Amino acid sequence: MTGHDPALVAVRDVIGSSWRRCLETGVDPAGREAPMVCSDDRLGMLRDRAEDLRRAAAPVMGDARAFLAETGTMMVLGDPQGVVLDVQGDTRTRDHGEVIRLMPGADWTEAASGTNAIGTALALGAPVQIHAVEHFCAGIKQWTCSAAVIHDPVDRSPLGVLDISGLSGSHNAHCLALAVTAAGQIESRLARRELDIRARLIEAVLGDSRWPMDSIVVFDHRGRPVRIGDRARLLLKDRSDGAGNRAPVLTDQAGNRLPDWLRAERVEPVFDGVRRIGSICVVPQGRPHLDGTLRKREIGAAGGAAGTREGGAADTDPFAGVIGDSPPLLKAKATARRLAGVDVPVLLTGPTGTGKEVFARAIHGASPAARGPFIAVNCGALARDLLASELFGYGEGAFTGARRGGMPGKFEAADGGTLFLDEIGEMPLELQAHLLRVLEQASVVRVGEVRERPVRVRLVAATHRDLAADVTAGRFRGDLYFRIAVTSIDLPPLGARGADIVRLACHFAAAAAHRHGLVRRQPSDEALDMLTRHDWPGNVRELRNVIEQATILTLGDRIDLADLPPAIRALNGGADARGAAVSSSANPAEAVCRLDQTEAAAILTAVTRSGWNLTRAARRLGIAKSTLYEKLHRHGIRRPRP
Ligand SMILES: Nc1ncnc2c1ncn2[C@@H]1O[C@H](COP(=O)(O)OP(=O)(O)OP(=O)(O)O)[C@@H](O)[C@H]1O
Repeated sequence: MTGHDPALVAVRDVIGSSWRRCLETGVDPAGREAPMVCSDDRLGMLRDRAEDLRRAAAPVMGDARAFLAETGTMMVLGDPQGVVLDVQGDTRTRDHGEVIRLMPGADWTEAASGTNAIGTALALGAPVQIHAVEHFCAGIKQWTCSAAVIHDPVDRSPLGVLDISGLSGSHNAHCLALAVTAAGQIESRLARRELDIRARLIEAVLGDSRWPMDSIVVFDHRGRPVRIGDRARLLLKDRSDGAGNRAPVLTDQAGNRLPDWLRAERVEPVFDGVRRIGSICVVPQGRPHLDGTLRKREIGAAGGAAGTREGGAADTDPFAGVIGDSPPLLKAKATARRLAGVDVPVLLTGPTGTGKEVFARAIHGASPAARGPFIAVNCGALARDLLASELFGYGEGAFTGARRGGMPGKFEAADGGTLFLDEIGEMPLELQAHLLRVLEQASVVRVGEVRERPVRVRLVAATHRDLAADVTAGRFRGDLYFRIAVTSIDLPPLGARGADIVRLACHFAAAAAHRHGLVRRQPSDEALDMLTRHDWPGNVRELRNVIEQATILTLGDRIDLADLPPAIRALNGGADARGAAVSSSANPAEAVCRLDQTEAAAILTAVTRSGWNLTRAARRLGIAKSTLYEKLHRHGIRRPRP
């Protein structure tokens, strides 16, 4: 069989079309090896450019070492242009590979080296195995190769290619499956890293008050828009070049096509340490054509600058603090945004700690009542009588000990804003009747009075109970249920939110460091992996607590597996937790490390409790103030910013 005469042989379609492409591009069928296209400098440059890819691939390629040695195969990582960046495998196999230049710096595109797994997988954008004589060039027909393309987790563009090659006799039928699995593992590692970087980018942007959220476009480290403020969106919509409301990709090459407001001088890089994690562009004031909605908003925002924050009138996206992009959370956010603008009660359902109050606040912030107060009441926390007067207030002489002149309740306090009734399922039946009346008549009657006081209150309620079942069982009034539950939003448990666990963990790590004045420490890949596998019965609250505790206790520059509570590490088949228990007594280095952590926690508690009065904190700890200074420095504990 020869590669250069496709008409004479019966080959798989995929091979036939590849051979045709080779013939069209004039590949020499007698070729013996791939061309080397890189000097050392150029290879270094290509490797730098593919730094993220190589970093994600290295552990995966390392893990495959035993399989490769056993099967006499080698693993090859190529860039999206088919140039080999790295190889893994035993010396003998790699020596064989060098004969055909299956080595760093060689070009394995179809156009350069004929039909082969690397070039053909890139041409097809799909995994492929090329067996022996299916190769186009004579010199490679002793080999069998399997390759899969590695895609960018965000836009699925090809980032590279993972190939497993061996002399045909040794090549194993499982190689294609392994190539696909390894490429998938590299993609997952890239996805996790991408999420981590994006979380840090958004965190950096949100934490910087110089940037008006309405007027910015945030680009990721590859120049892709991550977040577009409303004003910027309007401007994009306004463009006549049909770009719609999508922000352009910010690349050097795209320079000429970028709109005026996106010129280089308007783009500010965002760094995390020394690494550039993205860019931000502030849309110039007054430039875009504004429609009525935006004008109204701007006027509101200007008025709000002098007003109080308590009203929750935010000039940022009220949902920005609701972290998570998983499909169920996005769905909940979309419904919440829609309902925020309509004056109807909203019922938030979901297990404890899923963010019902976070959503309630965001709904308030995005509602026309945003400038009014947000008042929260937990209906499960108060006895029946207290709850009645707490909610509806009481008149003078309503009961023994009642205040002169009476007291307004939370309904009156929330007038013009939002009342958040948490655990509404715990509300006694007779109070439910009272609540329904207030909702229907938009007026409240204080306990012990007959006078009606008009109130304009937006009600957001929450429960972890199955209210429909409670209605059936007679524990909850059907009329109230139908009044509040038609517009309900179900918040998924954390375990159903996939990659949100990573986003939330990074967010909480940054927030905890900020709150305690500590150096920012992000969870390591291993820690994130473990967090992702935990089932989180306490949902987001539990995750927040775990990360906050780890942030305070860790001494390294990352939150590592060892910093996570044993209950979470126990997930790792129990081995990790058992290891931790054993090592705490058996491994002196680790024991010292834990002692250190305990000391850091004690110091942090003392300085926090003494309101950062170091003389008092030192006294509390029974150490000299100079020793306290030294220890604060050593543990990297800094006073929180006000
Ligand atoms: N999507 C989210 N993004 C950021 N923080 C969140 C999110 N969801 C929850 N949290 C945080 O988790 C903690 C618990 O959230 P929240 O109190 O809103 O939950 P809940 O469902 O109202 O709980 P419960 O039913 O016990 O009252 C809070 O610290 C909150 O800030």
